[in-house]
Amino acid sequence: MESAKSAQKAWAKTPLWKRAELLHKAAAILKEHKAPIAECLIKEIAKPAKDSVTEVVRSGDLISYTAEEGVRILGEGKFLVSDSFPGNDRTKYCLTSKIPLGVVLAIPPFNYPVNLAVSKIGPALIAGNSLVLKPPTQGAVSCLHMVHCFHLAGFPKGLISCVTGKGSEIGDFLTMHPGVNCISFTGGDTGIAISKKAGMIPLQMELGGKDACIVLEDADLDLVAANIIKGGFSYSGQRCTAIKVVLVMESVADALVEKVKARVAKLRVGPPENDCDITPVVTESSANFIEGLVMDAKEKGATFCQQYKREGNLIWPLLLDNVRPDMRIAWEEPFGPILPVVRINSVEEGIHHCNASNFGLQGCVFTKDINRAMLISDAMETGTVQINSAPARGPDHFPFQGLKDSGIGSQGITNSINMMTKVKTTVINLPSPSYTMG
Ligand SMILES: NC(=O)C1=CN([C@@H]2O[C@H](COP(=O)(O)OP(=O)(O)OC[C@H]3O[C@@H](n4cnc5c(N)ncnc54)[C@H](OP(=O)(O)O)[C@@H]3O)[C@@H](O)[C@H]2O)C=CC1
Ligand SMILES: O=C(O)[C@H](O)COP(=O)(O)O
Repeated sequence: MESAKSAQKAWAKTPLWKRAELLHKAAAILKEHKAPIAECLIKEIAKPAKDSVTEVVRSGDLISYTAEEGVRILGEGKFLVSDSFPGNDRTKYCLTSKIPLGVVLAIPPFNYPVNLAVSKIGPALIAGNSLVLKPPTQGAVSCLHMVHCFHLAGFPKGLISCVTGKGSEIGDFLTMHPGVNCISFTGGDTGIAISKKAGMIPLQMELGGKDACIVLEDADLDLVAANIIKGGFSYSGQRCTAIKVVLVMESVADALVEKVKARVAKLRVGPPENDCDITPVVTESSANFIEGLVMDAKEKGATFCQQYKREGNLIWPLLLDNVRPDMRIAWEEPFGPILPVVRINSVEEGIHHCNASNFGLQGCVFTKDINRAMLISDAMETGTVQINSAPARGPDHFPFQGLKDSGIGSQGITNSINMMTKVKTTVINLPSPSYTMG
């Protein structure tokens, strides 16, 4: 923390273009090393091979975009004159600029250890902050290699530190440390606890979700089925933005379930090295939790579209039809390859289910009627609504935010840069009013 603090003081005096230059360098080095870092992701978090490479490449692009966006956003300030407010002459010139916060503590989750780390590191650095990264325990080795790329690029010593250790053991020390000036966290309910313990510092929290997919009668069901597979089952459902409940109009439910079933049957289940679609979930306790949700749904009478199958941490994809509100799976986030289908009789019923959740991350609606889609989007209490596509955080420059228990603040490159700065103003007071003449 001490070296982060002193390194930051010098870094804040480094010209913006130089900060951007180093970020571009780090991005290039990261991309050059995509193969070994992806290899770590495969081994540490069982992410399918192709997705692991994509995560690293996407992260390099994110860093470069942050450098470009940062020089523009931070290169501009504001100039205000006093006579725009009633009762004032033009005797005051107000200059505003964005200045760094100090030391940013970044805590990403296991599912995108590299990408969700750089989405915090890039904005923090371009804005003149130093950074302490607490990587997820599963994903820590990938993060160490990623941070090494920043060091190879030539960032000053002490500016970026990576502190490994279990969150349950070192988390409080870091999040309650008086030297921390901002926390950017992505993960589960832990974020709610952190926000209660942290001091009076800016917080960026991206937490869990129960993203609903509302399907209307006029939807293109092949498009919906393809998006349900991509949205519900990619990385075995271990994405905050995964579709976690399908709310489909009864009149098209049979047809949709048949189409999704046919596609589930084609998913390849197995090791990440073979680039299988469904790979083992991250821990045994996650697999046990998922199984608990499945057993609860079984006892309460959900229709199993496939047989439930588990070998260790590997759980076969499962679509549960006729899920009712009394089942845990209707509300809880499995973070696994299990997808519930709730049949609805009106759009209002679907919106009500979506809004009754304590989460409000993203949602999606499928219909050919754009006017209806807009009304539904406005009624859904979520940070983002996707029309005719599955929820997604990317592209990484889009704003990304959750309502209710899904978070505080907004991410995305531009919003993160702004969030990791504060406004400083200098007011020039003139002895008499002065108006610039043309
Ligand atoms: N909204 C979003 O953008 C996203 C949300 N998520 C959500 O995250 C959850 C799954 O991710 P998961 O990694 O298991 O989430 P966790 O909340 O368990 O962990 C997230 C990070 O917090 C750390 N941590 C754990 N305990 C503490 C503590 N007391 N103080 C400080 N840090 C701590 C973890 O470290 P360690 O690994 O050592 O425990 C990890 O680095 C899901 O609920 C998912 O929806 C996931 C991705 C994106
Ligand atoms: O943590 C997550 O699940 C990610 O933020 C999701 O990112 P994606 O929607 O771009 O895959």
